[in-house]
Amino acid sequence: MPAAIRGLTPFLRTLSRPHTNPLQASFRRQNAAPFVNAWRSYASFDRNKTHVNIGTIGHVDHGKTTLSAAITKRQADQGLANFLDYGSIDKAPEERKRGITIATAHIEYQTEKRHYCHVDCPGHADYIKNMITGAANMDGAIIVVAASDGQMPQTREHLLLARQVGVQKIVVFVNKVDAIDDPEMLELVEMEMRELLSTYGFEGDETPVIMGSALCALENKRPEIGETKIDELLKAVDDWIPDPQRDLDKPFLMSIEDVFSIAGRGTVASGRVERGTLKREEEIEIVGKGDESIKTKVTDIEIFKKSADRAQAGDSTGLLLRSVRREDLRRGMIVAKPGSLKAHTTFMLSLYVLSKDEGGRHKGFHENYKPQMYLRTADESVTLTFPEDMPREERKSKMVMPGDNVEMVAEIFHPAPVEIGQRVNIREGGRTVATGIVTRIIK
Ligand SMILES: Nc1nc2c(ncn2[C@@H]2O[C@H](COP(=O)(O)OP(=O)(O)OP(=O)(O)O)[C@@H](O)[C@H]2O)c(=O)[nH]1
Ligand SMILES: [Mg+2]
Repeated sequence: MPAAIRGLTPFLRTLSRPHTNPLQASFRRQNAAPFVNAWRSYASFDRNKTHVNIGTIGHVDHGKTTLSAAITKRQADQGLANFLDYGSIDKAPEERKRGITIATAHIEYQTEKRHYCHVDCPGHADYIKNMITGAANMDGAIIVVAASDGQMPQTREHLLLARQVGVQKIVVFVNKVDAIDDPEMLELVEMEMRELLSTYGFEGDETPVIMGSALCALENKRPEIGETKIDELLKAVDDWIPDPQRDLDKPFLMSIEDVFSIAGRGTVASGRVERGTLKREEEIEIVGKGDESIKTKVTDIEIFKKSADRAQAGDSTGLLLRSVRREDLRRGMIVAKPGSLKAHTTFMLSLYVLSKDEGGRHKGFHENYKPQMYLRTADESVTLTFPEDMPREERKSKMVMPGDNVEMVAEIFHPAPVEIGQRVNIREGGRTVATGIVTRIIK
């Protein structure tokens, strides 16, 4: 546990900017424009294949972007993608100048079996935040490791972070095989990768490891290590990364990340659907932060830059809402099936309090501590106390220290939809002080 938490430090640090959750903020920047453009194109989103979110992670310069381009090339040959060359993935001027990925790029392609949204992540240590944003939505990942270097610091860090944000399955692509003459070297890289996967809780022995050259595939050279290996890789991705289990049958729920208006059409709320399914023209209820709820209809839905007839768990989507003013909506409100949400004020949390080295507090705190709590996309003032069964004397004197694991009762002023198993972040004065999980609802 401590090692895992230590590895999370860069991530947790990024959380400590006031009033922004980096995952959401950067998601927002990247995604607002496509929503607006979507309704201009009037294309419709086709859902006849299972949709899976994946992407490339791994150390800087190991070949993630080259591999991403090579995949689109190979799939384009079969009519399953539009070919994106290297320069249209790393397209920002600074990316081109420095020859590294900075922002994540979203790439769409298909196999015979599935439809993929692929996020090409940056490997450079300075852009870990963007990597986490990308990985947070992945159902599985391809970790790219250059045979010429073997595993490097961000190979390890990315694996750990992927684990922390909930990625369950990994496929390994050992790249730059064209530059290696010694087969023993390749065996060693594979063995070390399997060990590393096991260290971070992935199934190291069973994980598919494909060895090839993304550059050869991209440049139509040596097909036995080029395009053949891209086919093998995608086969492994199709087979090893399971169909994501989405909560499609539960009542619809989306926490609003951003709100904007589209001239002539109305107000759009965007976010990632947590569960359930929503059809166009369906009734919904918008519940938020103690305000009265708004009942309305969804008049249009946008996914992957196209208009869609439904949104479902796992989709990043924009919902066009009937007769709702932009000012009526705020980030943190929840769009849900009418009557499906129960709001609560008091619940038990199992907390990990960050140490000083992890960017947390330097000193401990007592009962009745009042920081901010981040729930889904909302933030609320919270009062933390010890569980009632703790003797009075002990409650008074007990101090929670940085680095502790502790059970505490959280009480918020405005009732909010809270559920067992939900993750929360606790922050104070612009820094993350604790992370936790809801273990019991009290009131
Ligand atoms: N020899 C060889 N070079 C490769 C191969 N794949 C990629 N490269 C080269 O490695 C360098 C880095 O490739 P990128 O695809 O930009 O690496 P990256 O992992 O996306 O890098 P960041 O996104 O900045 O972390 C480029 O010069 C590529 O041409 C390969 O299979 N063989
Ligand atoms: Mg790259």
